[in-house]
Amino acid sequence: MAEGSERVNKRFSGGFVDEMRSVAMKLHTKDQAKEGEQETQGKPWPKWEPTIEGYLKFLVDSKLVYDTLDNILHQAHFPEYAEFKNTGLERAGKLEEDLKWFKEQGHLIPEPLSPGIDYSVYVEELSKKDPQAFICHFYNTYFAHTAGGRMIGKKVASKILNGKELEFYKWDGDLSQLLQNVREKLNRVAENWTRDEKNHCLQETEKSFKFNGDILHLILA
Ligand code: HEM
Repeated sequence: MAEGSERVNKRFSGGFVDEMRSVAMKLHTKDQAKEGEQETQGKPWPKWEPTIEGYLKFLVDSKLVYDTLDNILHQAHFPEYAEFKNTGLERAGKLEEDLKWFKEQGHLIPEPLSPGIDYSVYVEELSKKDPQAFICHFYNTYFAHTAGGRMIGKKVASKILNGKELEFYKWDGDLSQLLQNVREKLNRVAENWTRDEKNHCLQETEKSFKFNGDILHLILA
């Protein structure tokens, strides 16, 4: 119990990120997370029955989205994006290694599908005109993967990969420190936002959930 609450407390930052997290947690279903408030529709996630084919679709679409996010941060249409380059949370390179491994095992790597393509097109467009909304997607996509994403990865690995831990779930360095550094940057960037801009950022969370949820559901395809 003490260990659990210590872990949860580490996810608080004392700034705007706490608001982002709180909105995100409420959008979880009750079976996904203790703080979730939504009713479960369809199968509760612990009962998911993944397939390798579906999981590969999920990994390919995730790679497309992480590549897109990285490109946006490097192009830095808005100066604040540059803050989030090379945070150590990047996932595209790790996913490339995993997909190479699957190929070596004789699996066919699929082309990206509409969940990943649609999300990439959406964030790319958004990033050029709406930094607050874009940063909401940056936060949710990267942080979700370190929380529920990791739990799902473990479950899938034990069900269909003989427990093999993919590179997607490994970070170079101490993950909680990497996350804390990014929280501090997010808090600093948001200090320059008006209350309306902050609310606008928070309102985008639902879209991030919808897009990321569609990509997660590929695991079952
Ligand atoms: C089956 C799907 C999902 C499950 C089982 C799940 C589970 C969880 C759990 C258990 C936590 C709390 C971790 C902790 O505080 O220790 C969490 C945090 C979080 N989740 Fe999810 N989640 C899912 C989907 C999503 C989606 C689709 C998004 C949006 C993109 C999302 C965004 C987040 C965020 C932003 C956090 C906070 C992370 C942090 O505080 O560092 N989750 N999730």
